[in-house]
Amino acid sequence: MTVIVLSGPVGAGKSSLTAILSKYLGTKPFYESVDDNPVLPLFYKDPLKYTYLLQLFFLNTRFHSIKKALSDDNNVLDRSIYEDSLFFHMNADIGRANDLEVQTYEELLENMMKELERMPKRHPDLLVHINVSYETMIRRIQKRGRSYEQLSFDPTLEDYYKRMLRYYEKWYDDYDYSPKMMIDGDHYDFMASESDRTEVLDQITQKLKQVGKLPKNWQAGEIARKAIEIGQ
Ligand SMILES: Nc1ncnc2c1ncn2[C@@H]1O[C@H](COP(=O)(O)OP(=O)(O)OP(=O)(O)O)[C@@H](O)[C@H]1O
Repeated sequence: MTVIVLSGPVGAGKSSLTAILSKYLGTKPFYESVDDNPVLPLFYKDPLKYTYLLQLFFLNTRFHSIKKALSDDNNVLDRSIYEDSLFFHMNADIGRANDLEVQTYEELLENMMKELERMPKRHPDLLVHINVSYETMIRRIQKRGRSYEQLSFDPTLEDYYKRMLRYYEKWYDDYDYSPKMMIDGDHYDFMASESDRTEVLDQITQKLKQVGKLPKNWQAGEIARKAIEIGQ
């Protein structure tokens, strides 16, 4: 059983790469709840009021999917639980959560992580991080077009997104729950370009081989070729 998690800031392309990679490897994709998330639009409208609720919502849904993924078959998850704390602390640092909320969140997360220790598999086998610059991030956010994520909706989002990129740099450096690798999301457009897609999938396959986690029986056959041709 091989569990891969994707990581990266808003708009990095995690969901797209999850779709492509899971098709390529013939494994199951797990997506976080975004477009059907009832709290997300409320949060962007009034972050001060909804930060805590949103973070609890994400933590809860993530916990559900992780429990499934870690006891199931081969899987690819489009975001790791380890990033939830990044989002929470980033928002707390700009005054959107009080000390008691921070403490309660920390305790809840610790409790959940202890539960996960009991799973057949405790951590993912590989973290694939998509690194993007601010310019790429904004371009993709615009292209995707969720209204509440646009700078035109709230100009202070520029600072928020730039801060997020800084937090992610440290977060990735510190991450040590599993082997990890970084994809250059500025250089490779795995959504639009077939050759970029081939290159990125090749990099991931090499890394999986290196850590001895390429799913058993997988070979670069017809299914894998189709995933490259079609994309997500
Ligand atoms: N704890 C959290 N975990 C995930 N997303 C969060 C969290 N807190 C806030 N968000 C918000 O949820 C939304 C979804 O995140 P994101 O855009 O990274 O997901 P995605 O659509 O899967 O991304 P990608 O473009 O990389 O596929 C963003 O607007 C983000 O700001």
